[in-house]
Amino acid sequence: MVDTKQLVSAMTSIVLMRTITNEIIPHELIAFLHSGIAHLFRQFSVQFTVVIEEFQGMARNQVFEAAEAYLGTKATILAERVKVSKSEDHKNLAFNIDRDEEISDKFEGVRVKWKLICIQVDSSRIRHYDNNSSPLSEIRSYELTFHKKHKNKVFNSYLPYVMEKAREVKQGSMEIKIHSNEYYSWCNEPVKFNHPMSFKTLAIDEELQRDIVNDLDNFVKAKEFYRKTGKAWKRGYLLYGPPGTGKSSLIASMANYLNYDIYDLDLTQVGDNRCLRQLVLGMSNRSILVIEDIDCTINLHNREDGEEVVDNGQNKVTLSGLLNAVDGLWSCCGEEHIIVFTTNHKDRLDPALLRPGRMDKQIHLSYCNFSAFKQLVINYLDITQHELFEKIEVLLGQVQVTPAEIAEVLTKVGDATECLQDLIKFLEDKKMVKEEIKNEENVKEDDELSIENI
Ligand SMILES: Nc1ncnc2c1ncn2[C@@H]1O[C@H](COP(=O)(O)OP(=O)(O)OP(=O)(O)O)[C@@H](O)[C@H]1O
Ligand SMILES: [Mg+2]
Repeated sequence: MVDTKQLVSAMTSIVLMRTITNEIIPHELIAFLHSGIAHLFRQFSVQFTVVIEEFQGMARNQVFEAAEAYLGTKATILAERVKVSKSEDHKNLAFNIDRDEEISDKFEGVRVKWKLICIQVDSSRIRHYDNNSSPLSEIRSYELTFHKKHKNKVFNSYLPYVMEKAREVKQGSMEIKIHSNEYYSWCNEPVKFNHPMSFKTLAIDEELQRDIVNDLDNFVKAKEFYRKTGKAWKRGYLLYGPPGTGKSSLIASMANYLNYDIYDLDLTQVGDNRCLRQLVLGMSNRSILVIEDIDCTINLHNREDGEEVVDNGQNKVTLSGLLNAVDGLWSCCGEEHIIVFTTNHKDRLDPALLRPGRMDKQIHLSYCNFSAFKQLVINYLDITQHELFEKIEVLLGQVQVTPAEIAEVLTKVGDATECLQDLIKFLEDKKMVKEEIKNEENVKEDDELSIENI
């Protein structure tokens, strides 16, 4: 057995040898020998490693950011140690692997390993800053290691897949913001969009809803299609219908479904066409530009003669300026833009605005039918069946009532039966008024006929 004295003396000799070697052999030679040995090992190794550094010059490396977001989704399941954080702009907690932690991933039969490397540095010597503008004290990078024979697959399929997944993660995790405009720019402080309306609570005809959701799904997935066909990746919707039928509610549902920011454009506040162009250019990707009540906010007729018609004495936005915003050349600068116009009077709009290709989809939101009514009852009364439904279904076929009107009746205090009885009374009153108006009209018509016949 080796006693402690012998061990201490052996260790002292090793340390002494290293010190002497370091002093006698120049640093450069040691570094050369190290890299030579490492090179020799690499020759025999079947592994290949990709280094993904956090910064590329001064800019953050997008592949690093994507890896971070992607690995965040795997970290809680695969890593033994995770870091957790949350910023104000994010809805949920964000997880990430910790330094030197390794996690494995599998893609189409290929096994890969990720490792986060952090190197401490003197923060006065590097010029990278974190989100709070504090100098960073470490340089981070990911190492992605896999078998050499999978190089092509990793570069051509796996890394693009990681980028795409990260995009989806980021898109779903950000808080939605609503932006409003001043003269020519969006207000600096967008407001957190807290509208609770979603396609689960929106009361519109079931089939119409399915159609809209499909349309949105196809739009989001169609990047390649738009690229191939040479079209800008944007889609225009015109929502029209009487007040209180859910046009604004549908916009909120769309934003919540896609997790897109809303840019709520008040045309009466826009200085002129140039300002409008600047506003459209100032929108971020994956966002919805909303122009509500397009027929009232500004008079947009007379495109040919003299272009613009002044609405409030100051407004200089013309119809052609607006059309350019919708599909002119510079409207293509962003990606994944949805443009929504709303109106209560589609017939008052200039046909140029409705030309095919301009508004890709026109959605008519109409009075409440039985399918929409059932959704409202789930929202407000938490029931799916009731003996009074039959009577209400018949009445809904006879009178025009908006979801907003029904929502108001169902919000009153009382149990489900009382609310539905109130609603029946409300619908019957409406029906009576309608019949009275019709009778009056008939009498008037008869009077006019009899005058004509005299
Ligand atoms: N389809 C709907 N589903 C659920 N709730 C609705 C629906 N339509 C209206 N409501 C209720 O009525 C309120 C007003 O509706 P909303 O603002 O969406 O109507 P609108 O069509 O935009 O009206 P306007 O033409 O006056 O702008 C909503 O806040 C919501 O409570
Ligand atoms: Mg509205």
